[in-house]
Amino acid sequence: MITINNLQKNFGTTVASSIEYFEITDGEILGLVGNNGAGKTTLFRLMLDLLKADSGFVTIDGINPSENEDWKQHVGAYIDEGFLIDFLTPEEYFAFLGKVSGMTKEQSEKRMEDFTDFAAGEIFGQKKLIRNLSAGNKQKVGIISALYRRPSIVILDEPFNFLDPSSQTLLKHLLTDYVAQTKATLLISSHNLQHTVDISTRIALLEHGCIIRDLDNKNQQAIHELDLYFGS
Ligand SMILES: Nc1ncnc2c1ncn2[C@@H]1O[C@H](COP(=O)(O)OP(=O)(O)OP(=O)(O)O)[C@@H](O)[C@H]1O
Repeated sequence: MITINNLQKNFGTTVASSIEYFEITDGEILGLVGNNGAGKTTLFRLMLDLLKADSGFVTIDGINPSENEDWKQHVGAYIDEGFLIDFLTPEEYFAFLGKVSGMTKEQSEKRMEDFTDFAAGEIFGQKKLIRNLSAGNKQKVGIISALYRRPSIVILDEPFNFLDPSSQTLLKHLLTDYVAQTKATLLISSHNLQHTVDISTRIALLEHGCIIRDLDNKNQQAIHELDLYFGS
């Protein structure tokens, strides 16, 4: 379970995060939506201990990520290109991830096969460094890297960005299949309301760093409230 407790992060006079209490239970697919600058990325960065809160804290399975490194064993995340080792090829990068998480070479190669469809023949076997991949293919490498070690918590910031329409559809299947198989908790942010509604069980709407709506989306019913809010 993830909890957010009196979390506050300001940049000068900008309130980037201000959340009194929020709980994300195991197995939920939480979609985070909100206009530009609403605080989605900031919240993920605070959760992953990439930013220091002004006050308050997050817990991941009871651990405050800023106090202990153990949570890194079961959390996979992709926020931006800074998560990649871009002077490696995708195969080298995934082999590295497999190695540091204790997989054998064979297990790691087998894991890569799980992502063949999503990679669409453009990531594996290309002999290209990650830095030379297109924006969409880099994004795919980042998403695969977040899922690679089969973590029980996955955090993806705007995963649909840069992906072509068929890859966006494949990604929705990849993520929902992953959660169905592993019972993982998945947190995604997105500006694509339809994709978010299609896969999320719950949707949090952010405005000026605050969660202003907490929407049950088990039957995709959140779309009506989101359409009203975003005026679409
Ligand atoms: N390092 C920083 N320095 C100053 N201001 C920042 C910094 N990081 C974020 N902010 C500000 O905090 C607010 C929240 O930004 P954040 O990137 O979390 O929003 P977002 O919801 O992810 O936006 P978008 O949808 O545009 O990606 C914005 O006003 C942003 O300008």
